[in-house]
Amino acid sequence: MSRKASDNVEYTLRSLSNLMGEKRRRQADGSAGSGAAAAAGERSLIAAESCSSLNSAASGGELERAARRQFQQDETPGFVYVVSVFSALGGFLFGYDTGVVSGALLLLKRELNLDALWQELLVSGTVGAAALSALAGGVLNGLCGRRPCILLASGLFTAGAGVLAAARDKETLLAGRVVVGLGIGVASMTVPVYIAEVAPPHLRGRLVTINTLFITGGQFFASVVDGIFSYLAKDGWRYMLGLSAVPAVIQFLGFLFLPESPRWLIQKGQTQRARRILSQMRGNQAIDEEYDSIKNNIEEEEKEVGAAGPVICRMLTYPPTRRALIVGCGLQMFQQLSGINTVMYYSATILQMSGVEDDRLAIWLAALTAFINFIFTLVGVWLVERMGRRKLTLGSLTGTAVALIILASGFLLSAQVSPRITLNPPDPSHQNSTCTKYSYCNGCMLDPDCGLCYKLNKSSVVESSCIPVDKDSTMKAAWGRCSNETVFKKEDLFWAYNFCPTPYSWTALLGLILYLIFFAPGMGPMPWTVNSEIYPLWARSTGNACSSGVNWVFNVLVSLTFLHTAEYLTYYGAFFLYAGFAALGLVFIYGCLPETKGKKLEEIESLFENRLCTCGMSDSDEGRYIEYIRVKGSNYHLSDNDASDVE
Ligand SMILES: O[C@H]1[C@H](O)[C@@H](O)[C@H](O)[C@@H](O)[C@H]1O
Repeated sequence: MSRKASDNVEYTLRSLSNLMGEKRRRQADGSAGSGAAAAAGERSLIAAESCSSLNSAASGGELERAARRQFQQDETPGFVYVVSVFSALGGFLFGYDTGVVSGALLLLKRELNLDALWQELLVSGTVGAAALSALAGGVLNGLCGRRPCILLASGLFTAGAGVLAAARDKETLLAGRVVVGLGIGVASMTVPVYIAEVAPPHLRGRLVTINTLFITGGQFFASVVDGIFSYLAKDGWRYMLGLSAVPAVIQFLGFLFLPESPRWLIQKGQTQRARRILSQMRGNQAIDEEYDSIKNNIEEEEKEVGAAGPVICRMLTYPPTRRALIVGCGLQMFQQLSGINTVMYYSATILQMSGVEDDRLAIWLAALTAFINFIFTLVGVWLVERMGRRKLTLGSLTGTAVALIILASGFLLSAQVSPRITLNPPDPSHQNSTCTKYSYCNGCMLDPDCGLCYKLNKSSVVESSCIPVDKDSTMKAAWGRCSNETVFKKEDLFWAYNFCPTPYSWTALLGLILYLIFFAPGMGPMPWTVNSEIYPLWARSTGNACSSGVNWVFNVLVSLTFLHTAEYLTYYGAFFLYAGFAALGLVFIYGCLPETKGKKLEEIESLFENRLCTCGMSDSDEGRYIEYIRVKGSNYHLSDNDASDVE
């Protein structure tokens, strides 16, 4: 142990599971014949450690608690928070740029005459570019470091915002959206890794989760901006799309002065710089131990895995990293397969089903949905270091699955009482439309070309007809009684596009709210947080690139297939399907996700030493207890990886 020597008394915190891990390794190294002796040795060691723990608890409990408090206060200088917040601006831009487009499209499609294909291109162009650049970001991160990647992402965000705000035609808009997407992809894989690498272990989960808080904050802010600028019929979209340049420039300027990740620097042999940055991040804590542990780990890894061949091949042939990759990608896949982005995207429809007639009100209520997502991500930030990643993810996904079942039941009940279509007025232009073939509102609502025009008698639907929707605005019919908004509202007529008036809408609304309450604290942030910590340093960039790529690919898949899924399976079928995926996700997470709370990044690899479906049970926090051992040194100091400290 190379910690600076000093003469006062120091206590070291050591987890029993670490000691056992060390001994297990030693045991495995020894011959089979010495197994019994080793086991006996281990039993006596455990007993001795338990006793020493009890003794120290009895004699110095208060002292140790004070030491721990003092340690944790000392350990976290404000600089770590500043660095984390500046990086998390990348998350904010990710949320803002993916969220703002729905409101901008409402205005754009009128001003630039965009057809459905172009609208689709402007949305998916960004997400597709994000998927590609997340994958490429792995190589960049490994070669150039985290800081240049964050600078690159904020540069791309700024350039994209400029192009979008100044665009004169749809082609330029698409180019701007692709540039922004490239920024999102790089930011989404780099920021969590960077924060995890600069954070002290006891705060790592919380600080990385702040990045997801910023994502949902960006989505909320985007929905408010959409609401405000939707009143500005001309050029409102320029402000919506261009505003993201402000946080992007702030992040760029900030990162000109912020440091590189010390772990990446050590890996590249820039040890002096790494030490300097590490001591800036750790305040008055001695950093020798952390520094040595990172350095030893890198050397050990190189010995164990070798340094030849592409990282992804080495990851796939080395069982612990292969398992970590499956867990990381699986988490990201199940996050998207639980349907978060369709639930968010269709929240306005769900709210309209619940009787919100006014379009502007629906826009503002959609902002409320984004706000619930944001606030409950904050609950996640609070819970992650209390409950740990595993319990939080399992609890969150269970609630999400139940909420999806309630949401689907709301749509099912509504479909069962779907109003009959009673009128079939002839099309004045004599064009054949599919809308006349539906006998119930349910079929009419699932056809993207049609909407229901009806009157209400008390609460029952009367005089209903299924009519083609206006090509420029889904707020009115293409012809007939519901084709002029101001006129039909005066005549007590209603127009329902994408939904049916139903007495069971409250069930869907309840499902929506419960969904966000459960999803946001766990399934929203944990896939990002866990991925930032489960890979060893040599595999971290590549692991995060792959898992972020999986997140974006499934994001596109789920959003692009939602309408078709709803057409074939109906809305309730689609949400039951997502509930099924969530249930599968639960089994996967229960079996495969180990607890990483409080562990050093360098220790986490050992959690994946067991067979994949047993990783979830290995070395979790349950049954693990903390022990203080008296060692030489200066202050009360936490240390957990060097047996030479023990007196
Ligand atoms: O973690 C985030 C968050 O939950 C967002 O709300 C969602 O839009 C993203 O797809 C997801 O990756």
